[in-house]
Amino acid sequence: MELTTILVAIAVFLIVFAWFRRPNPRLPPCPKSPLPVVGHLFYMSRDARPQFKGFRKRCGDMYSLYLGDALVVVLNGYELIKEALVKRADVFSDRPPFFIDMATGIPGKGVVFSNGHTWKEQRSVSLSILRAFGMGKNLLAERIQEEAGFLMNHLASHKGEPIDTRIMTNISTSNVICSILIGHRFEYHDKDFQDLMYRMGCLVSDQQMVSLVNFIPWLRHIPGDFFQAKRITANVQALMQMLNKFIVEKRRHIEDSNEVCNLIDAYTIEKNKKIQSGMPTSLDDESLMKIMFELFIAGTETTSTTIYWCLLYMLHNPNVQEKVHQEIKEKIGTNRAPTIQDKTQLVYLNAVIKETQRLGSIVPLGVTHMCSEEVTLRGYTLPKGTYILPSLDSVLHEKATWGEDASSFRPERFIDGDGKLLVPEEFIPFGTGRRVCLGEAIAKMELFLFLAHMFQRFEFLPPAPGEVPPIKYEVGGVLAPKPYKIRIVDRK
Ligand code: HEM
Repeated sequence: MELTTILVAIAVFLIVFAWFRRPNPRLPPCPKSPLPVVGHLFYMSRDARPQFKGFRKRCGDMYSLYLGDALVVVLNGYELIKEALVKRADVFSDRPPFFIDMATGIPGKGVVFSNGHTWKEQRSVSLSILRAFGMGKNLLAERIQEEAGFLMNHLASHKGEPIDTRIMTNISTSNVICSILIGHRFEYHDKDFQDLMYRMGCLVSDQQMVSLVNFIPWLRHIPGDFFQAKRITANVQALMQMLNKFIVEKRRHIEDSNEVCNLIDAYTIEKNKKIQSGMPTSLDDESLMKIMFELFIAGTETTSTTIYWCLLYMLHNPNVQEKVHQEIKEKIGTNRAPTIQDKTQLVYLNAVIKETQRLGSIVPLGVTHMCSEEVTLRGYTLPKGTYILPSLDSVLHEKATWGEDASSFRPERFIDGDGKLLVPEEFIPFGTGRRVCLGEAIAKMELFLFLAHMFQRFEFLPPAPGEVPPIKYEVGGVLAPKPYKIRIVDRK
């Protein structure tokens, strides 16, 4: 081809591109002009957090980005997020396609990535099963309590040597989910369990790279594995196989027993009931496997990372740590372990947990939503299929809500003048609207019980006197502190 023909072709392409991507007053503004094919992709830094704050300053609460072909609208501030996810939940509650969902081989099943009727049915069945476990005898609290006991022994065994607690709390939160799903916990050195933990860890840390493939699917075909798409697929497949093995083993068990003691039993019973009644249903074994996979992924790292943040904040605020310990000593004493019934009494600990979740903001951009049809929001017209990023960060760190010291750790902001817990509606670390976190109740129970046990028994100190690890984070599936070490001293 002649050079002139190539130049003309490029010029025509650029003119057509500029025409289609000219500023559209019906859409929220873009912070910069998008490039052909890649859109704003090359403008995005690895840690988009500070960048997104800058975009908000420049464009206001609502702005558009093009990631490849995908139109992504970022929503900032509580009122706007509420307007979309709560008041217009009928249009803003779908999910777009996610690479990790494709990698399971059964996309669109389960809860996190499904839409429409399937999502409604799967979510409501899962939620009612989890609720039933948290009622009466309270299977959930019992299992968390038991796991907290194991964690305490494990932490004590290090005898005050500087250690990184992350893997230990990860094992504990993962074991809680295992107990709920399959009815038993694993020993720390169990080979299957270690494999499960390793693969899950890889999946979480690989999310940052693969997130671009969510918006620009063809990136996964680039030779090599720059975006970790192949590694993710291999880990997802291995995890799904393990979960399927558990289901097959448990199904044999459920045939000779009516006792419902795990999610597999409860889901299978519900599925059989629906099939026998002749009602059309989306409940099937693939969806069960998918839900188990999702609860593992969504339920382990999130809670464990919050504990990791809390300990780091305690190193920076030793007076807060002492106040929490004194409250526990006063209200419960040190002769018995804290229980879930103690929760309402420990106001200061509850405030510390909330402040950790607010400032830590471990899911800063929420989980992506998608418009199920064309919709008008604040005068802009968002086409069907627009990706929506609700910036939880923008709400949890908003000075107008939390005060000028919004970037400081101050649990007292969650306590009113009468010493009662005060939770403003802007406290939304679990999201808001129809897609609000399914595991919120479990996470709250875990955070309370694990931390109450920890602060009752131990004092947490920097690895060496005066060497407090800095508050720095790394970006992955969740926003976590950079690895740090801590000394855990038994108060006994
Ligand atoms: C501190 C811990 C946790 C935090 C901060 C957290 C946060 C979130 C957020 C922000 C969302 C997205 C909401 C949206 O799409 O608007 C979400 C969804 C979800 N979370 Fe959590 N989560 C936590 C723990 C858990 C646990 C323990 C489980 C399960 C046992 C869980 C299961 C889920 C599921 C299944 C969804 C998807 C709900 C749906 O699409 O309908 N999460 N979570």
